[in-house]
Amino acid sequence: MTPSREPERRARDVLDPVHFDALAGGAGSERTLTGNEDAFVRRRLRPRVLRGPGTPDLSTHLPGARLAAPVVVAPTAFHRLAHRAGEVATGEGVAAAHGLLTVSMMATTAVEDIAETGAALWFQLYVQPDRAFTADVVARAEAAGCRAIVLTVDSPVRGRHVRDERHRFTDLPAGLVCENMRGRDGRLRDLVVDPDLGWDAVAWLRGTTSLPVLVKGVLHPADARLAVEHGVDGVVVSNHGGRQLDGALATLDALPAVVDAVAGRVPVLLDGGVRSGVDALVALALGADAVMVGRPVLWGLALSGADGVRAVLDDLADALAHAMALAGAHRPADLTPDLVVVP
Ligand SMILES: Cc1cc2nc3c(=O)[nH]c(=O)nc-3n(C[C@H](O)[C@H](O)[C@H](O)COP(=O)(O)O)c2cc1C
Ligand SMILES: CCCCC(=O)C(=O)O
Repeated sequence: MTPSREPERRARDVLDPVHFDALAGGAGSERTLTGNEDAFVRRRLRPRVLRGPGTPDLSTHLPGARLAAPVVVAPTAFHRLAHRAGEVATGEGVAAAHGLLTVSMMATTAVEDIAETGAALWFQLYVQPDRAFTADVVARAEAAGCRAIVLTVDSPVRGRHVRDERHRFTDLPAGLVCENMRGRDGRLRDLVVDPDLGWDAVAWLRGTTSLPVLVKGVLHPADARLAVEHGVDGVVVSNHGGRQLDGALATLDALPAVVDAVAGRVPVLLDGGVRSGVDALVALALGADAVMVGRPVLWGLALSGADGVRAVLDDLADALAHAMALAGAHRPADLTPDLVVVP
């Protein structure tokens, strides 16, 4: 087992096996899940020398957020499956690390309560066929202080999570609910993933909020171009951590064409398989403005709550700074594609 898998192994030891699989698993044969990590393993760095890199400066500007490092917590559902304090502990850890947390629409804690932690927040949205309800959710997120909406676009239908099927895991344990799916009337809604959703959803969202809008789940450069034409403020290259289309290409392999298509007009983020500072460096060198991390944060949360989340984020930023110095880079902008090779 590679060192990067050690936190996952330790989380497996402390979690209910059904809940661990719900968090760790992917869709179908899980080839996309493993492919994301493998794509990083295939790359090697060709560092520059005698550049006087000095102390690295990782500061990064993203929609609604100035960050000390180009690392964002990806939206993941159900944090109370990982730790009883759930998203509140995650928020506390992110706040301590001066990071940025993307709250999942399927969080097991209300966005208002997560905001109380003081963490900088984005809010992830699945546009629902009930647009009035969706607009209410967005208004709640905005009122709670979220600084951008991250519209997930890779889920016209649900991925087949084989581990959940094997365990017949369909419902959250008693007492856990997706609090952001509660309407003004107090009634909880079930999530609908909408197979009819089209690009007009972006225009609709723009009309309901003044917050920046990023789209998450783009792999094809033509979609990246369309996203920019529809006025989005950022593109997240993602295959949902291998939980949607099994067989989709690794995000790192999809990144360069998306970066070309976006041509610097808006920030490009990447998630999927980022497990180390070197992984983050590789993604930045291939054109990402920042990376998002999903499961590593869940493992930190499962093992040590807020402290675990903080440690994951601090360690990743430190390791990225260290790798940048060794590669001869002072700022993320110094990281260029020529530094990365597939031998
Ligand atoms: C347990 C779990 C729940 C997730 N829930 C959501 C979600 O609610 N919304 C969303 O857009 N993406 C969701 N994702 C996808 C993540 O945002 C992200 O794309 C993925 O986890 C990144 O890959 P990584 O886990 O390899 O870092 C989820 C991923 C996991 C593992
Ligand atoms: C039911 C889908 C919501 C959570 C999600 O996106 C995931 O588990 O990947």
